[in-house]
Amino acid sequence: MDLRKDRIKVSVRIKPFLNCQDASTACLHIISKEPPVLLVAERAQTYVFDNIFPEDVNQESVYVDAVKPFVDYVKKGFNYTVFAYGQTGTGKTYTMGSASQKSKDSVHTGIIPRALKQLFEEVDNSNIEAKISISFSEVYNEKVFDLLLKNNKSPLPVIGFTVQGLSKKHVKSVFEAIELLETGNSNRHVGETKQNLNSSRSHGIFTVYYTTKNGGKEISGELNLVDLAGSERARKTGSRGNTFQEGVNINKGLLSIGQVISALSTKSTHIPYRQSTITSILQASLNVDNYITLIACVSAKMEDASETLQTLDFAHRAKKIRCNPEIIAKYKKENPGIPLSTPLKRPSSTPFRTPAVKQHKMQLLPVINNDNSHSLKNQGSITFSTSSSSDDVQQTISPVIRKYMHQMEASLKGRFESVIKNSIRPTRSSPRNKENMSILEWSTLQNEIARIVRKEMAQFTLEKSVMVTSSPIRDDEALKARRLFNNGSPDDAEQETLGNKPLETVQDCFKVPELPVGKCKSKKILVSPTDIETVPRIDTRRSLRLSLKNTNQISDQDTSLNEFTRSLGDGDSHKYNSRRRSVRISKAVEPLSTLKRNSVKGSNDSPFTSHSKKVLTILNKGTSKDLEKLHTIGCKTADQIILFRALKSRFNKIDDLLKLPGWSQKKYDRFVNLNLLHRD
Ligand SMILES: Nc1ncnc2c1ncn2[C@@H]1O[C@H](COP(=O)(O)OP(=O)(O)OP(=O)(O)O)[C@@H](O)[C@H]1O
Repeated sequence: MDLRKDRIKVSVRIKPFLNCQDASTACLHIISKEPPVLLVAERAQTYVFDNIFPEDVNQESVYVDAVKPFVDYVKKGFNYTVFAYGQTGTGKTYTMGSASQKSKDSVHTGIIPRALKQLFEEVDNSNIEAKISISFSEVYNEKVFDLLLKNNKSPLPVIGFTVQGLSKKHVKSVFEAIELLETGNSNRHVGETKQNLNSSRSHGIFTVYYTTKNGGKEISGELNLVDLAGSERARKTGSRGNTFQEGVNINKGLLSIGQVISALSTKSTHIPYRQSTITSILQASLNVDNYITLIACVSAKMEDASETLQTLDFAHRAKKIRCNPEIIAKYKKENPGIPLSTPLKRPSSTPFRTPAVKQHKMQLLPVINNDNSHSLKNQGSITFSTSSSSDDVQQTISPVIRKYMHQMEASLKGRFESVIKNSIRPTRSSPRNKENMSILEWSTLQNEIARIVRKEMAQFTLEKSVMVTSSPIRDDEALKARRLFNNGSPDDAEQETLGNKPLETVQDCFKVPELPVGKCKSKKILVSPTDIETVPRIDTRRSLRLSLKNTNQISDQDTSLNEFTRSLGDGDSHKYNSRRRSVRISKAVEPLSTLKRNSVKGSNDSPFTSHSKKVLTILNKGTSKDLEKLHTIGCKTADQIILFRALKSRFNKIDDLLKLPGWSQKKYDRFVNLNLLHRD
């Protein structure tokens, strides 16, 4: 069994727009179908899920792709849980099919009735003897109610993780089962809010108990279909009094589900099931020995962007959970009565996963087999450490990372070899001095190796943060997404820089090497591959750097970006760009006198105009590093600028900065003043 595939399945369903006006300002875009990648324009963030269902998807496709294959596990004696999560009014109840089934139009039939139909159909067709029972409960205001008992107003006690006295009704046909679903729905707490006229005010749990016999042995599985109440903001729902209190309890329950998901995804030893009623009673369902499908329902409306991001973050966390029901069942069978240790001990033939990346990083450090540099030279090769766990690690990491590691290993090997060759020079010294000489060379070598490894690691961290889980996105999909922002036509950036080059990753499709996917964690990881040669020497003394700075003047002819960045200190001497930020900035924004001296010969531009043009060039073509040299531009703003010009338009004048989301007049004024620009 392939362990790597055994994750909780996470699908996202986007609610259709009610009017076309909203559609033009959608904050969600599916930029690739295989693998399914969703772009949240608001935060320039991409997510990869098992399925992403667009607005126009029908109920049948959702069921077939997200749920149908797993219902069979219930018949094999496993537990399977489907739960719908999301903001209020995004279609959870509609998707689950826990709303009234009175509509005769089968197009709208949701997951619950379809799953019941599948179970009964297969039982009928194969003449298997199976007993199917149903329970339906709700968690309302932190209390559990039995929905199959009419007019039942008294809550059921929860002891440990079980609801006491919950009724289980035996059903013989799909019609009887759907009737119970109807009865339960009619008893469920619903209310009207500004966001949903028929808002579920409780979490609904519909459970199908399936028992059959196989060779005289009883097999029982459970199918849990959970329609969670929607997360809501009192300001948006306009809830008051009772409804407000319901909202508080709903959010509390959802928060604790989020904490359980986080704990499961990080393989924490403590899973906080007892924090709320819903997590207590879902303890048996939200567990790694169950098959789980999460359907995150989201709205693509711009005004709902923050709730949508919250739902997607939740779904993304859930995606990290690994559940291995078959392995756990095997373990329980082989070790009856022995409780499962946490984290789950896997059979020795199956490798551990968690520390894979770290271990591998360590392995990338070369082991130089020979102490004698002369023999190294003769040997001309380096052996890389391959610890006994290497194979395990190789098997458990994602293929994309593995491929990257191979490339990295090959490139490192080549680099080390050339560094070693260059550091070894024929020695004319006596045998006594020879030893000193090799020590001296070794320290240089160490510096070089440290420099290369550090850079490769930074690059690796960047690659890892950029959706390493996704395989290359198809060219046409990426272009489609890109053009979406340009009213259907290719933009300058696309034509200028991508040319005919195939688009390979999410980054490529926006031509931004440092496209921030996820939060920009620190500046040091934003290293573009081409910067590898520009790493500062570790042993360069400050005095040397400063003296080099003084020889570093702006050329009169500098107009292109490269020349300009060189004038700022980057391109001139690749080896010595580690001078302090203050020095760099003082070069970036030159004093007026220098500008006058250096203004382009024969040009009528005033020093201010030429300075503004240079800043404009940086805004339009500068890398993240270049942009950060300007006052008031930090790494996040730099990324925002890069993204803006890639997705929307270039900057024709400095004023265009005001078009950036979040740029107030005050912020713009500060930028203009501190960078000594004059207003356009
Ligand atoms: N994909 C869809 N196609 C057609 N109608 C939809 C779709 N999704 C939702 N709706 C409609 O939107 C309305 C709100 O949906 P629903 O009640 O399922 O939301 P919800 O997420 O369950 O909300 P709450 O959390 O408040 O209960 C319903 O009228 C439903 O029919």
